[in-house]
Amino acid sequence: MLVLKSLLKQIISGQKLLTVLIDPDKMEVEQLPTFLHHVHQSVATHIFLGGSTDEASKTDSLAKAIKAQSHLPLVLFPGDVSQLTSHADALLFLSLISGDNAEYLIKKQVAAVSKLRDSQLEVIPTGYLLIENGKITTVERVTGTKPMSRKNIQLIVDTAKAGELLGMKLIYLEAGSGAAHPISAEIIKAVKSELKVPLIIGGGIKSKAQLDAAYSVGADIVVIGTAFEENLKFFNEIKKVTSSSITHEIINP
Ligand SMILES: CC(C)=CCC/C(C)=C/CC/C(C)=C/CC/C(C)=C/COP(=O)(O)OP(=O)(O)O
Ligand SMILES: O=P(O)(O)OC[C@@H](O)CO
Ligand SMILES: [Mg+2]
Repeated sequence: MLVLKSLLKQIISGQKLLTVLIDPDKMEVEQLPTFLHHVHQSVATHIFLGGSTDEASKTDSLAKAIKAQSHLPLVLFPGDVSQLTSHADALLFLSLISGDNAEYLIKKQVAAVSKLRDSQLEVIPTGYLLIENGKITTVERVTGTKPMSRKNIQLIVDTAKAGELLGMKLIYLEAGSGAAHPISAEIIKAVKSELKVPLIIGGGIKSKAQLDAAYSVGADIVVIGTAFEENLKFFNEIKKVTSSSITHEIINP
């Protein structure tokens, strides 16, 4: 089934989705077997692959290797046209609607068309909003746009809603990778209350408590990258509960 259709089904049935972000600048093909082993033991439902930059042009080889080693849907989350590859299931066709840089609003999308024309990738139009989080992040630096003020919640809501009205199928509120403050509960709640399309939240989420808090106020999909990159043990904190793991917990409390 197509990625968007199946995630809509999962969300409607009450499931909360968790995406592991693999940044090509932070991952080697050789590290994938161990990393994916942990991913598969966790509650992660999707893998996103992408970065603000891909310095060594590794996206293509990483995508091929991930597809060979994982059953999870692989979705491209590209910072640039150069990160397009056919070795994925779907593509977040991002437009950075929080900023006023035409390059990231429409020009990169136009440049992508010739690469997408004969491709089988499922293209998912996605409104991408960068929200200030207490420090300058790579997305801000690379795009040369100012993040939206976390205090102007009405403007964030209106911008997200404008994205939906333009036909975007997903809205992604981004605090930026390694953000000091993840997107606040107040912002998530306010945006969710006006949206019909699924809401993705990412940036700076480093604990199970922050993950659950984001879900409890309306996030449909949460994206986590840095917490997994820095500590594989974080996967244990969000492990799948299976009957064998319950038995293990009883024997080894
Ligand atoms: C449609 C196509 C082909 C491209 C879209 C181009 C746009 C609009 C991109 C939005 C802006 C952008 C640069 C997004 C990248 C988001 C991303 C994958 C971030 C991952 O984290 P990093 O920003 O690489 O964090 P680090 O600082 O940890 O490297
Ligand atoms: O690396 P972290 O802080 O988890 O952020 C994930 C993602 O939203 C960045 O684009
Ligand atoms: Mg990066």
